[in-house]
Amino acid sequence: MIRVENVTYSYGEEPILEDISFKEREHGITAIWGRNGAGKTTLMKLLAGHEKPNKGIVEIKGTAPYNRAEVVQYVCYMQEEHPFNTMWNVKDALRFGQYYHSNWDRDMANRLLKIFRLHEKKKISKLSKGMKSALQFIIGISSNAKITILDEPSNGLDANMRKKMHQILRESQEERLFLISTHHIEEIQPICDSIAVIHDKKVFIHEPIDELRENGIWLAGGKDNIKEVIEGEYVLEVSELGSRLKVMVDVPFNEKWKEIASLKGLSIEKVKLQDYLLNKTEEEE
Ligand SMILES: Nc1ncnc2c1ncn2[C@@H]1O[C@H](COP(=O)(O)OP(=O)(O)OP(=O)(O)O)[C@@H](O)[C@H]1O
Repeated sequence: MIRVENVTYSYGEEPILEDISFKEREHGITAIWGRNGAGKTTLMKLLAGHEKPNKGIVEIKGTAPYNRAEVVQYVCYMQEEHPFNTMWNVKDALRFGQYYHSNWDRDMANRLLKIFRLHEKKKISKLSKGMKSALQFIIGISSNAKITILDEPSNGLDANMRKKMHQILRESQEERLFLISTHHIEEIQPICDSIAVIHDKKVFIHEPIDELRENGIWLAGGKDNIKEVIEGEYVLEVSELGSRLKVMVDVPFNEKWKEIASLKGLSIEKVKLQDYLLNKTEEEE
C-alpha cells in the first residue's frame, strides 16, 4: 500500500530525512514517534503528496502522490491545526471533508459529532483546541480513506476524549491503515500494531509494537552484582543510589533475565516504552 524507497527530503540545504526506506501493509495502526523536529510531519506530508522528495520514491498504491488529485481517494491527511476557513462552522468543515472523500460516511460523522459533543452550527473560530482536534479526527474517520494520516490527533483532548478516540480507532482499523504521529506513545501503544521511530534523519525503528514492547529492563541492586550481569550489554541509563545501582539495559524482559535477576538478588522491571525510546534516541546526541 505504501512504498518509500531511498527518500531524501530537505526544506533548505540540510536534509530532514535522508535515504529512508520502508513499506506499510494494508491495514492496522502505525504510531509515528520521534523527538520534536525529528521529521514526523515532513514524512506525513511526503506520504500525503504535499511535498515532493528530493530523491527516491514515494508510492501510494503504486502512484507517486505529489500533485496527484486521484491519490486523495485513498489518502486523508489531517495535519496538526488544520487551517480551516475561520468563517466556517462545523457543518461547513464536514462538507469540505465530504467533498474531497468519495467514500465519506455521513452516519459515522453524525455519530462522532454526538460522541465528541460538537454542534454542527458552532463556528470554527469559537472551538477550543481540543474541539478542533475532535473535528479533525471526525473528518479523518468519516473520510473512510484507505490510508488515514493523523498528525498529533489528541492535541488538547482530555483523558476521556482520548479514550473515546482510541476506541473509535480500534473499531475502524480492520480495513484501513492509520498512521498516527504522537508524543504520547505510552497511551496509544495498546491499540497500535506497529511503530515507526524517526530519529537522526532516518526511520530508526520500524517494527511490530509487540516486539518493541518487550525491549528494555530496569535492574536494581548491589553495585557488584549489577556490574557482573550487565557486562557486555547495552546500558541506556544509570543512576546510583548509595551502594546500589539502578540501570536500564537494552535487553528483553524475558524469563532468562528474570532468572538472572532472581539468582543475583536484583529487582527487575519492564521499562516503559516512552522511557525506552527516549533513551534509544539519546544515544547519538
Ligand atoms: N516549511 C518548513 N520550512 C523549513 N523548515 C521546516 C519547515 N517545516 C519543518 N521544518 C523543519 O524540519 C524539521 C522537521 O520538522 P517536522 O515538523 O517534520 O518535525 P516533527 O517531528 O513533526 O516535530 P514536532 O514533534 O515538533 O511536531 C524541523 O527542523 C523543522 O524546523
